[in-house]
Amino acid sequence: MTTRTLLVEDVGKHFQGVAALTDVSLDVRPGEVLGLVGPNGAGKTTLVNVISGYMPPASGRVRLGEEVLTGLRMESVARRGVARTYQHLRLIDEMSVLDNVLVGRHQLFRVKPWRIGARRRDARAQEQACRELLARLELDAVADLPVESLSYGMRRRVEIARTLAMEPEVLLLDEPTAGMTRTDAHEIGELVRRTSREGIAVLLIEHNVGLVTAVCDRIAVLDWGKVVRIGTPDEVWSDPAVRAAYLGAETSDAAEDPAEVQP
Ligand SMILES: Nc1ncnc2c1ncn2[C@@H]1O[C@H](COP(=O)(O)OP(=O)(O)OP(=O)(O)O)[C@@H](O)[C@H]1O
Repeated sequence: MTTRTLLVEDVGKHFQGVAALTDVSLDVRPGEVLGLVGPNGAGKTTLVNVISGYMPPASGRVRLGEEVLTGLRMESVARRGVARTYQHLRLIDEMSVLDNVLVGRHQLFRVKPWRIGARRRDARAQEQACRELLARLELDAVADLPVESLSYGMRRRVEIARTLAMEPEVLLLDEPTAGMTRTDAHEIGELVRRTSREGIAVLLIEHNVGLVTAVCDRIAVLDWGKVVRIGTPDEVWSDPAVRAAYLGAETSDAAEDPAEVQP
């Protein structure tokens, strides 16, 4: 697999005159997990929205290696190798796990799901690829079950599987452990680590400081739409500016034991 670095360069974004992002620059390198943290309203989801083509930036640009992504629609960004999940699950509940993952796969190959019948040979190859992916994510036992029959934690896993079916170079995860039990969150942490070891660059928005510390190679801290600090977990958490940004809303998360998740 070719591996390119995702580059965010001086990105700005505002809503009705309110700055959500101001001159944000960072990179996500192949094989690394970059955590994106910050208090509520810091601009984390807005940044993922801009990177994924969900909304254009007001200034700056996003590149995958030399390829400029700014200005492309979401589907085009995804086909070029940058795939994302959402804070709120976007699965089709009544469809099977396998079919949900096939939908992700079809976005990659531009084959419309309703044309599968006309392309049986290709469909078989795609199904095989998706079953292999589900086995890698330990979801093979539930491949043929409807998504609605699964636990919340398992559905979150399926959402990640659906995104990985697009064979991304960069994976953007927007709070993949939101609302999860500790055990499920731990398993997602392991899955994120394994994914990065395959060479994929992962940007992880995560409120659980313990999980971020255990899973990420580097962490970028946003506050009021600006990057306060980027560095290793040790560098970041020992920075007084980061501590200041975190005083208040995040203190309960920050109090969790960083050793609780150790993939
Ligand atoms: N579509 C929108 N229209 C208007 N304002 C928006 C929009 N999206 C985000 N904002 C504002 O931009 C700022 C950044 O929001 P964003 O959702 O990116 O923060 P966040 O760090 O992801 O927060 P959280 O941790 O709560 O999800 C906030 O002030 C928010 O109210």
